[in-house]
Amino acid sequence: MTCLLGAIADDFTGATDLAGLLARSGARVSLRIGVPQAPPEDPAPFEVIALKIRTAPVATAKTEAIAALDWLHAAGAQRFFWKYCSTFDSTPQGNIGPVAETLMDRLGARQTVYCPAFPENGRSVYMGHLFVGRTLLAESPMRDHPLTPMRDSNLVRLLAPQVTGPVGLIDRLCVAQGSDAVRAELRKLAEDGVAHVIVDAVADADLTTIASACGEHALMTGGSALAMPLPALLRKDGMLGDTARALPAPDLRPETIVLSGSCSEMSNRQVAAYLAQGRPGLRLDPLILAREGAQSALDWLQSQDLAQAPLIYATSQPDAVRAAQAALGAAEAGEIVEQTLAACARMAFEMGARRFVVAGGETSGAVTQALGVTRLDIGPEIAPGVPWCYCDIGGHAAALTLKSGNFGAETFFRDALDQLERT
Ligand SMILES: Nc1ncnc2c1ncn2[C@@H]1O[C@H](COP(=O)(O)OP(=O)(O)O)[C@@H](O)[C@H]1O
Ligand SMILES: O=C(O)[C@@H](O)C(=O)COP(=O)(O)O
Repeated sequence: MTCLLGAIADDFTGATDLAGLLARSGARVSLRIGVPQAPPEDPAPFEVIALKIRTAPVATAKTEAIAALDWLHAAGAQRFFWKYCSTFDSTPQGNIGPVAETLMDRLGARQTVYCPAFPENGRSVYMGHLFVGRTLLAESPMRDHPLTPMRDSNLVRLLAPQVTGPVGLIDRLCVAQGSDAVRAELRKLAEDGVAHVIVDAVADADLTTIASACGEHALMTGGSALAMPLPALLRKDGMLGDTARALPAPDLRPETIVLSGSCSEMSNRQVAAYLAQGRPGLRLDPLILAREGAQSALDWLQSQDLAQAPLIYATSQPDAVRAAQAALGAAEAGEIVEQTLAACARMAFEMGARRFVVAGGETSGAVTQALGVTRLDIGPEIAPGVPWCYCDIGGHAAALTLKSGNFGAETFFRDALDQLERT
């Protein structure tokens, strides 16, 4: 089988989100952690490479994205997808725009679209403005994100400083007219030299319209939901068979660890709900970690019964995050927490944990890397955009779920454990 679509995700939760939505089609989806060392062998029709480049220096992000593109090309992909966050998480420098431009250069692509909409999770784009539910992005809790605070909701304005050349907009009025209208507008913009086009979408049907209109584009960029219509479109074109997907759940021991480094409003609620059930929990304080190191957290973990699925979390309210950042710097505070949670994951594995529930994109990157995971198979979805993933850790079957900070119901941690019991 050759690869039909090669996708590059800027973080690990985003990658499992994308892989999970593609897997809904029944097609085989393979998720690689980082660019594989070995050349492609028996590629899946949908290959997703997870990178940890959302907040990396621009040059690093570009280099890693190009390496991923080259691997996907070697796997046979002719079409590519650059996946970033449905809340357009980025800094004024990037990395959404710079990576898109680099990939376009490599592919000789004249134009690409940008659409982070994910209607099922309440993200919609209207007149170029990104909404989280009924709230504009910059008025949502994303304005307090520890690493990528989003203080503008206008995607044209957000993308403009990240790319060279003008940024265009195809608004909902055009999208509502169907894919021919969108295709015609894209052509018109291309003739005017507009290479970067934000496209509105408020419902899944809009995403199908956009994906159909971009059939000739070598590169599409967006949130996971924009890729969701692609398997059906490829099937319609006779390029993808009716592959039945039967992925048996591994037989896993009950030992579980729950790790949360996300400070989103939803993760705060999920942590509170889990603790309210009487589950054992340890709160990490970055200021204490900076002074004293991670040993006391590891000692606490060592004393736990992993069958009780204990929780270790740095999840905090915006005031506490600001205080830690003021004392340590935002990057340093984040790094200390990520490395501590990664060390806890490693120790939990050594204590017998084979089920890992992780909240937070950067956090998931650090934990997955610490566990030495290189490939994930996609299992059942716990919540929209959050599947269980199966993998091998040091020769042992294991299950991991990597939850985007904002995703999942308040009961997510419990939902995840229940879901695994049912499979
Ligand atoms: N109490 C805290 N103070 C400062 N930074 C924190 C704290 N807790 C977690 N962090 C950092 O905040 C970042 C959260 O990002 P991430 O894991 O991607 O979550 P999300 O999915 O919500 O974006 C991580 O780098 C994490 O280490
Ligand atoms: O698109 C999304 O919202 C997610 O797939 C995603 O990228 C989540 O990132 P984090 O919130 O940093 O986990």
